[in-house]
Amino acid sequence: MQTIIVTAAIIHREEQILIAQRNKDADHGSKWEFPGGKLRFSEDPRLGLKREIKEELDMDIEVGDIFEVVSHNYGDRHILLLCYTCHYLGQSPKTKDCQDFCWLTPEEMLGYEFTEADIPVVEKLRSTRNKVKC
Ligand SMILES: Nc1nc2c([nH]c(=O)n2[C@H]2C[C@H](O)[C@@H](COP(=O)(O)OP(=O)(O)OP(=O)(O)O)O2)c(=O)[nH]1
Repeated sequence: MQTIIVTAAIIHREEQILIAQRNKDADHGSKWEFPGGKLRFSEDPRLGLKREIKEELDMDIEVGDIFEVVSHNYGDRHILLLCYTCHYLGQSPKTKDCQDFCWLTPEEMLGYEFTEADIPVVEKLRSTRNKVKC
């Protein structure tokens, strides 16, 4: 089975975090996720994440420390999801390569259907929300 390295951004704007809805025709179509994407061969993860956020939301971000690493087996593929705490620089996101986006508190994320690999990340955000520095 193939292992894919994926980077994802936990972009903080005060109490809220930006999430994106995957395109309908993508794998895990219409599910919610932390924006990001596959790392290219030999690419630096932080630079890869900045590239993906520009492609997906037409936005620049500052990538900070690693927040969580998730190893998840989807059956046909294994993903290693590198989630970084990111800093919002004030630009409005656009739906360039996603269906929709929204800013939510970790509590509000419970009402959204995330990709399976993201569930422990949402849990960690909920349990650490008062400790995370933005
Ligand atoms: N970006 C992102 N992908 C995630 C998350 N959780 C999760 O399981 N994934 C999975 C879904 C996909 O199988 C894979 C990422 O692929 P992608 O399709 O978003 O990546 P990409 O933009 O580089 O894709 P491509 O169209 O260029 O091939 O990781 C997440 O929080 N963010």
